[in-house]
Amino acid sequence: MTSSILARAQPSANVRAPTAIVHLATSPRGTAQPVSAVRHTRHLHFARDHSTTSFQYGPARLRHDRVGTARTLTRGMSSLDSFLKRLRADEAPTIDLEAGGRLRARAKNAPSIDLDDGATRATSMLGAEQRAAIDAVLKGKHVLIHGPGGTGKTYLIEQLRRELRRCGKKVEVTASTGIAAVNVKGRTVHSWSQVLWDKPIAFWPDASPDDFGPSKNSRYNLPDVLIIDEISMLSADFMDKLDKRLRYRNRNWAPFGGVQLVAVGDFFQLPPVMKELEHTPRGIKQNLLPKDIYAFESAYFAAAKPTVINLQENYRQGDPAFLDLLQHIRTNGVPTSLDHLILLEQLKAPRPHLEDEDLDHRQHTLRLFTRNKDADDYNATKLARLKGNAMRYTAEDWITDDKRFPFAGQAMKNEVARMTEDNLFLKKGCAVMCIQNVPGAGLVNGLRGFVVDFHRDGNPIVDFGKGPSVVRPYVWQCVDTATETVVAMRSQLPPAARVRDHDPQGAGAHAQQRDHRLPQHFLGAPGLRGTVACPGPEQLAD
Ligand SMILES: Nc1ncnc2c1ncn2[C@@H]1O[C@H](COP(=O)(O)OP(=O)(O)OP(=O)(O)O)[C@@H](O)[C@H]1O
Repeated sequence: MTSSILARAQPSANVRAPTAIVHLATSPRGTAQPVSAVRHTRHLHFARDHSTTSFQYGPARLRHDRVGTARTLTRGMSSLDSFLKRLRADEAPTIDLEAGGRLRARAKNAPSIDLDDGATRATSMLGAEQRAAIDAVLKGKHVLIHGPGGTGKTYLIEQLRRELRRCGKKVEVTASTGIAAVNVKGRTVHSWSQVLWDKPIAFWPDASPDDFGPSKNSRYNLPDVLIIDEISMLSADFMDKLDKRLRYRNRNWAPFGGVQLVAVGDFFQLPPVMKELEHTPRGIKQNLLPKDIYAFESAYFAAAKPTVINLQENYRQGDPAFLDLLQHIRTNGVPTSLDHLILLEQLKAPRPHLEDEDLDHRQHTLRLFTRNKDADDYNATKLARLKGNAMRYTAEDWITDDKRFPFAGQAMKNEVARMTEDNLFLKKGCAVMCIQNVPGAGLVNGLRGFVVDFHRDGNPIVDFGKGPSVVRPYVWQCVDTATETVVAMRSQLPPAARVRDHDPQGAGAHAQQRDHRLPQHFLGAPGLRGTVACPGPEQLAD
């Protein structure tokens, strides 16, 4: 993938592409060099050991490249400091090593590295519905928090985590997909519970203890409260398995083993990913869909009798007419009011295609692909057509070597590395999308802009519609929520040339979408890929 981008972006550059997550030479403090100016060599050799889901690194050799930059692998406690020092000086975090090696990394001016980032607003700022949700959870009830996009569900999770901890409760924050898990600073519910998609669990109570026995996963300590975000993407079958697993682990036959469940999401958004049809050996199509699909159809979910809190106040969208129209469409309604019809007429205005290169690219539609490769190829072609050198921004990773967290490498791979680029290539004029809220920097998930220039420190200057500003690397973290330990970190720029995974849900596909093709054997919309590296016409090469 990377080599094809390089070949297209810089056909004449003598560059060897990196493989996987390898630390390549970048200029000091995580900035970048023009691709053509750097002769890359692999500094480190490592192999991924899939059986143990950890990374095994070979000898880290310190090498110097033509621009005199030295890089070594940052792995383990001793090298964490050097990882963090490489971040910008004004964002240099302070590290507290507590007894037992517990680690808290906090930045002076980089809220992104603070475990409590974005949640410093007082809970008094909560809306009435949000407050009601928190009250219900604090009363110890199973709760389903349901509401359309923008009603503050993710925000509420952060507040809930803080309130529950303040009350001395052990909280586990999970989500149904990797990207959603990163958004709520948790982990996937599959990886936490070890209830995997296709692993059948024998029916309790006939199951053997081995089916539910102590997990090899050291993180599997039962919490008082289990929060699951994006609940709509979990199937009824999964919820039943989770319920059985928790009952057995806790030796408690109450729903979910007595663990308080807080399910958060919107059943009008993405449904569970399921195989719909299968061809039998005789070529006959058989319907594989079970009778019960959604989490709320699970027998055990129903048995838990969750209190349903419906959030309606929208914090993301202020236009009442537009909100009303969205609400109609969301519930399959037919828009009939004059306001709706006027709005719909406006939406019918022809949208320029990306190929219409005489148009300003800011007017272009966002293009979504179902496969990463298609997005990569499209990006590479478009990037190659822009004049000038590409700048390469290589992610810097740190993974703990603390033996208590053998899953750290896997968590990094599944959660953070999937949504960020190992190597992000940018040129002047290329369009980008911000894939992360960056508190304090005015950047929000889904914001689209274009690169207007590069700062002298190498970082891109991006216009997100409010004038040019320098975009600095952001630090994503994988956090062991049970012990509040940062187990892995990645530093990379928050704008991405490619939006990965399913996530128009939350990653703000605000623009109109086209070429939105779905594989037929899936329900719903899994695996959408977007590409945003399209050229501005003024930047096109001859
Ligand atoms: N009580 C509040 N006061 C001020 N801003 C809020 C409040 N609640 C949420 N917000 C802001 O509203 C925006 C949308 O919130 P959030 O992303 O949590 O919504 P969501 O329901 O999770 O959306 P989606 O379903 O699309 O993921 C965010 O910018 C968030 O900071």
